[in-house]
Amino acid sequence: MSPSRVLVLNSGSSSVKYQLLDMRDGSRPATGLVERIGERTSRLRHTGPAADPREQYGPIADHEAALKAVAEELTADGLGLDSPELAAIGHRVVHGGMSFTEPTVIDDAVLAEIERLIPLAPLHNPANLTGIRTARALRPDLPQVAVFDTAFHTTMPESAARYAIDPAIADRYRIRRYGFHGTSHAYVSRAAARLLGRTPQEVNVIVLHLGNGASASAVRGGRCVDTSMGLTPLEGLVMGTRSGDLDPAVIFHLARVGGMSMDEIDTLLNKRSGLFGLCGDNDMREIRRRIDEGDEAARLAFDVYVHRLKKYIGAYCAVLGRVDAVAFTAGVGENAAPVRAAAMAGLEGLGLAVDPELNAVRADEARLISPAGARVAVAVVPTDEELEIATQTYALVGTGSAPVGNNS
Ligand SMILES: Nc1ncnc2c1ncn2[C@@H]1O[C@H](COP(=O)(O)OP(=O)(O)O)[C@@H](O)[C@H]1O
Ligand SMILES: CC(=O)OP(=O)(O)O
Ligand SMILES: [Mg+2]
Repeated sequence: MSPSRVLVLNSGSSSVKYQLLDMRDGSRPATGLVERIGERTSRLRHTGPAADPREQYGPIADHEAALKAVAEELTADGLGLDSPELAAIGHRVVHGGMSFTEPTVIDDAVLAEIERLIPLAPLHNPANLTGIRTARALRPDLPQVAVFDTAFHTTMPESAARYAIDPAIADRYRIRRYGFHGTSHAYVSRAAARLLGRTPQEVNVIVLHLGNGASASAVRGGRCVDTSMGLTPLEGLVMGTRSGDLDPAVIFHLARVGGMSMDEIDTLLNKRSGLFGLCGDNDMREIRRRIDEGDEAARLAFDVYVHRLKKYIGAYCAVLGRVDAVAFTAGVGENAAPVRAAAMAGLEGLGLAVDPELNAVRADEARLISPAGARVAVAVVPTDEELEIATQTYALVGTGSAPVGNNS
């Protein structure tokens, strides 16, 4: 039988998530996560065929070391990269610019283009490249596929993708709104349509991907028409550590009056802002716990987060004209019922409401949380970026006919 397994690598700025998926039977023989790469307190958690996960603590210096540790864990379970059952490796690549609108088999030219895009995603693309290079060195003969966060958003009309600046300057520096988390927005918008018993072409969906990074998208008939992230993943919603939207003059002010360097401002807005900047915590669980204890800073952080979210929901109702579903997804969207309730509060005029009992249900499946008979369906739809990446990767190489990139 031809090989049927795909290893998916999702390298973030300080983490690597991985899953081994069998595309023939839908099983996931191994899944895992390396966190806090580059710190002394790194952690690797691997779940293989054995019931209990294995954990490893101690410093993992960089992404290369993390991927080698992942390869060793897989090998220990007899699922190593040398396995003949492996059909391909699928990589999440965050920034594909306008060059990549589809999943792409990686060769040297593709690698060079991902590298050229580093200035547009300095936290993410270098980690993605390390993942690709390390995997190629371990299995040079295996097809590797890049699945881009930006790809789903390349259908945005110019009116949504353009910033209102001189087009000559914008084009020279490739400045436009690209959008991210596209794999998740695509998967969740389709799953929301399925939940309604309709095809993606028949429905208009607002997807709210609320993880550590967070973004909203407006999807009309299966195609993205607007999204909240822009040139980089900094624009839009309030996130775990990113500010999201602010007046660009804040940056001039911090530089001119505050005497801060560009690098300092970059770090402030990307790593020390958002929920963390407002209250010192970026985890919604901790923020809810503090609110329950009467903590004012945590309350303010929550309120700012929800206010921004509401503004985007209202904006995307206007962009779409008719909305069939609003889908909450990712860590916060799937788990934080208070965020969903607060984001929908007072939006009855837009046909949006949440049933408190349905909202309180905890489940792993896609489910409706709007009251029976509501004009717009409100849903919780678990995302599965790894499955989507594996599916796209396998579709491209699973027949064995796709060219393997030249390896140098
Ligand atoms: N049970 C929960 N209740 C509230 N928030 C949660 C819960 N579980 C996870 N989260 C939130 O989800 C975030 C992580 O989301 P996730 O989608 O895994 O992010 P990423 O992929 O960006 O790392 C956490 O930082 C936390 O804020
Ligand atoms: C693009 C982006 O924000 O990704 P993440 O949520 O994984 O940080
Ligand atoms: Mg994520």
